[in-house]
Amino acid sequence: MSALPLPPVLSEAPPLRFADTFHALGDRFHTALPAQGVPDPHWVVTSDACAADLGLPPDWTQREEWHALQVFSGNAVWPGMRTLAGVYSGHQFGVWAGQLGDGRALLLGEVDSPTGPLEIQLKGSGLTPYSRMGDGRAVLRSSIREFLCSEAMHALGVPTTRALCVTGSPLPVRRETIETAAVCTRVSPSFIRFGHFEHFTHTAQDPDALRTLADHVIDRFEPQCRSAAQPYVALLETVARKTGELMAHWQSIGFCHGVMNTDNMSILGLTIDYGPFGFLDGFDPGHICNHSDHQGRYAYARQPNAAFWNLHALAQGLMPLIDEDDDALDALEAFKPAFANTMQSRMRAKLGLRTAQDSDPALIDSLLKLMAAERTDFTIAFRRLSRFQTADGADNAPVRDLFVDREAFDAWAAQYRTRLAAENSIDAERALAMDRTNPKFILRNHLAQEAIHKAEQGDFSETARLLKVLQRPFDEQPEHAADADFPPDWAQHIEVSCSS
Ligand SMILES: Nc1ncnc2c1ncn2[C@@H]1O[C@H](COP(=O)(O)OP(=O)(O)OP(=O)(O)O)[C@@H](O)[C@H]1O
Ligand SMILES: [Mg+2]
Repeated sequence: MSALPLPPVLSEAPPLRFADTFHALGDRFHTALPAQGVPDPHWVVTSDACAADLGLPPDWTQREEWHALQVFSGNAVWPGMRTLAGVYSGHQFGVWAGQLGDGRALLLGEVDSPTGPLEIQLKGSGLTPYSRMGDGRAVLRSSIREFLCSEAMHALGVPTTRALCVTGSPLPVRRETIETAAVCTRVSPSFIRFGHFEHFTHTAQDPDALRTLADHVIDRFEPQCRSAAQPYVALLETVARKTGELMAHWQSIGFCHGVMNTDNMSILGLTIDYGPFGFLDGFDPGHICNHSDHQGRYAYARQPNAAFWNLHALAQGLMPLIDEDDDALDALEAFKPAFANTMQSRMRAKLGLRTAQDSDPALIDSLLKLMAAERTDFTIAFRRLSRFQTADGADNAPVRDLFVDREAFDAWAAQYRTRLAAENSIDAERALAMDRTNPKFILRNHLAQEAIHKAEQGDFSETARLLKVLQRPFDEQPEHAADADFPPDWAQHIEVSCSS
């Protein structure tokens, strides 16, 4: 890496209060260095919602004296920002990969925001000591995908890292073809991953640093663990529970992550690293969204198992802090009820059921089996089910006609009708409730692809439009009905490039 001029520290900055807790852990955890930045940056897209959560005023991009465009391209910093790249390790596709780290991400700083502590991180801002064979860059295509999906998932109520903005640059970046560079600014209470803990146990073999890191996570994010008999066991149990809940969120909206390596698993149970992700179109439990996942390790239906496997890797990483293997194993068990209970309650909500009955799992299962047999569109089917009418002889054609085997659907619908009657369900009330849980709009690959196609020609209007639609995924938005329609035939053939 050649020596780079330090980016200027700007004299004027928005009134953000920067904290220093991760930086203060010391240089066993990170390398302080500036971003490489990009030439001639331009705005691609910004999220007003994320900016507001961070405490930025609404005109944050227009205040010329703040030079926000330069800051979020890695070309300047605001006072109080301390840029650094963190070190972590991890298991990739079940195999120990050794040291990894922020190879193209850079922490700008931690903000004490109105919504709590939030870190700001650039992705694609150039080489770091952890770049290995990579170029430290991200391309426009992958940055738009990460940006849109982060904000879409947040609006869907799924725990996730957020995205503040994407900036673009004419800087060429070599992938399968020559593309252009972009920087995606992400926002999260923390970007600490399972792999951070694995790093200090298996790579650095530094139990003191491991304890410091665990204490940092407990003190800043999970203080209730401190009063437990064994705080580190309590931390593991908390992560297991949150990860179980996260998996239920993913499964219930048909989200496939694609790269569930332990370096992409958040210690706070957030969705992190939007790469070759995809939402289910037709319901296929075996769907693999990552074309380099040849074994289907991270296929849709396997995601909860993959998460549980990853939690075992985390437990191994925490073992130097835990006396008994059995305590760690017991803590991991928290994953199972967290996943099962959240899944059951989310699926009941998707069917508009207010109460719980023993027969519900079978009712849910038989619908999913029917959908799997016909590859019924996951999102459209549940959204249309919101309009299900219980009256005898009611015409439920919008949902019924999604199934070729109408008789099979009718048989299921008869059970559903009986179940709804058992809790005196009222059609109109149920429809309203179901519309708040079954999204109309998700980021289908072809929608992202259209936005990217225009953006690559310098037109960012489709990216901005799509962001606005996805920020209200449960609203009807009839003017954007086409975005909720079946994917066109050509969309089945989109290959999402894994080189991001
Ligand atoms: N273009 C690149 N240059 C340098 N390092 C890279 C590049 N792409 C990936 N890496 C590094 O390879 C490892 C695994 O990559 P992975 O695709 O999971 O992460 P990522 O998408 O770069 O980042 P994140 O997990 O922060 O979203 C990480 O250490 C990552 O920093
Ligand atoms: Mg990653």
